Amino acid sequence: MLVGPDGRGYRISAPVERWAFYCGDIVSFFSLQKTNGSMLYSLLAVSLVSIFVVFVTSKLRSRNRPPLPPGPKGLPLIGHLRAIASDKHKYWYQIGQEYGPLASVKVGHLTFIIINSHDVAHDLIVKRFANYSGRARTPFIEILDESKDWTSKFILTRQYGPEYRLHRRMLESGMTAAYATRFHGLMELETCQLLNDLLEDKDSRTNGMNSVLLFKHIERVQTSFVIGGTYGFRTPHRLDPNLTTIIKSSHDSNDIAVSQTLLNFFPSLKYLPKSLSPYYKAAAKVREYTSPWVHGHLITALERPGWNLAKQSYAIGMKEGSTPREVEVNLETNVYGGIETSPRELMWVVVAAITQRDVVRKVQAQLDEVVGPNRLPNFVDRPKLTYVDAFLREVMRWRPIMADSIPHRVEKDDVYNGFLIPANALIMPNAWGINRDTKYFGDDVEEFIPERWFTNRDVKKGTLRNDLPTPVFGYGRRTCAGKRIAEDGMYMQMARLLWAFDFQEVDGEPVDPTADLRHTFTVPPAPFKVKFMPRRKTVREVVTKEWRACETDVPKLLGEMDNHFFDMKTVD
Ligand code: HEM
Repeated sequence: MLVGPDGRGYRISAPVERWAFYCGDIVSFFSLQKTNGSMLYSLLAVSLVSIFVVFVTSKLRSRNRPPLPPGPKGLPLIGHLRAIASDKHKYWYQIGQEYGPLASVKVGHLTFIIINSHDVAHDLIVKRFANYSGRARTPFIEILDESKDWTSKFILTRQYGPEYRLHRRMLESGMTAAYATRFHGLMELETCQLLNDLLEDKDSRTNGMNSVLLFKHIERVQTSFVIGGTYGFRTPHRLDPNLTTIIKSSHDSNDIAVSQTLLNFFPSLKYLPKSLSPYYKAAAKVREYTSPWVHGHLITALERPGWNLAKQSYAIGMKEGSTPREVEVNLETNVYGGIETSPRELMWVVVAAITQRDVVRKVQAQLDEVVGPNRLPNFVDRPKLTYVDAFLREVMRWRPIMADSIPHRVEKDDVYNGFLIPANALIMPNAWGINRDTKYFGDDVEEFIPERWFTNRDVKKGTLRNDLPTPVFGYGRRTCAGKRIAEDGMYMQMARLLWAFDFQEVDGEPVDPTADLRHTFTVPPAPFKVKFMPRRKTVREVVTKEWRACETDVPKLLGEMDNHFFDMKTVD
């Protein structure tokens, strides 16, 4: 029994709810088959009856229920397709301005609950986590990881429950604050190489570097330290086959999974005969080059000396009833999580470094004061480089790479502030909108002001604020498992890039900080060009000296294995 805005109790029939949820699917499934003659007529009849049933049940249902949160109406059955366009994060923000911080839209048979306020996201996803931590069903990932309906093994798409919690802990235990520091040596090594590689590209000082090439440099850095910490080896060259295969697997799995809109909306398409199914063919193609490394890197990681995340995950998994295959897939998703996100956010850091000149001067002044000209910044300097961290946080607020976050699925009907949040609705804590929540960030939300991350906006006397929302990493139990690794890695890359270079526009090719381009879950900047100008004559000398002195032995950088994690328990 739920309580509606009028204070009355409402009963909701779960079987009717579920039936209506799948009816749209049945309709589309039949309408997509290649048919002829009388078969076609029977299917048309089934479709029409189903449409009618959906219509009547939804009318009956809505009579006895509290209302959905307000929102724009769409076409009958199809719903409001504008709400899933590539710039949806901006459109959802507009919806928030018009309908309030909790809004809803229908697309096909799915209900999207759009949240543009930190308080609402916190009330629902954090406080009521047990009901708000499911995931949308992703049939393509089920095909890819060879799992049954609703039982994907990818951590990102696993349904919430004891198995999810175990697999989450297998990763998280090695990426918490205590363990994330094990990645620091690798981060320092890879960013030192980054500076060296950029300095060797003389053309980037005269004609500028295309952001596509810059992205490949940064992606190498990120991939190398994520797989370094995970499996215990590094990938120093952009064309290293280990690196290119992992990056290709990551891009392809994401691209294909996200582009299967039809399959995701109508999961019954999963049951097309395998020989005819484009989905099975696409999945088999990706698996062909993905499975060998996913399996092989785990095996070699277990044999390597010292600590690595794979060993730790495997030890916990084997002790608590997981299987080697599940451990492999769990690690694979984590690697993808690390590759697909931070490098793209760093491209926004570069756009900010080009377009926010006055702010960059303040970052560089602090770097010069704390670090000076004769060495590179490192992790030990971080407590004093507060403006560097504030700059990074402001980039993630201003241009969040996960602009609309990853949807959470509601398990059971719920009511919030008098509005129905129906079972199976997809909850969207819209990072773009929450980052513009004036209650937390003030009225100047469109401006780039790192000072807002200090108490009283005072860089000298204030301290860095940890009480402001960071929705780019999501909410609740499913918040980004690699947040700490992401923040540390981006800090190191950003601090060193800004210590070494002035980022300049190429003549006649201005960089537009509002130009973006959706890429699956992420919204990186549109392509641009940038010149890297060393800030001093001695930059080259310092980088070469530090680069030569770098420790490159990965097990040494990661440290010894310890047994502390065996004592940790899954938290409910
Ligand atoms: C700028 C960098 C990053 C951003 C913005 C980001 C953002 C996100 C978001 C929004 C989610 C979904 C949260 C939710 O559902 O509430 C997520 C999940 C996840 N992220 Fe990240 N991420 C980043 C970097 C990383 C890194 C470096 C790793 C690992 C090395 C990682 C691993 C994961 C994993 C494993 C999940 C799945 C969590 C789950 O469903 O339980 N992420 N991330």
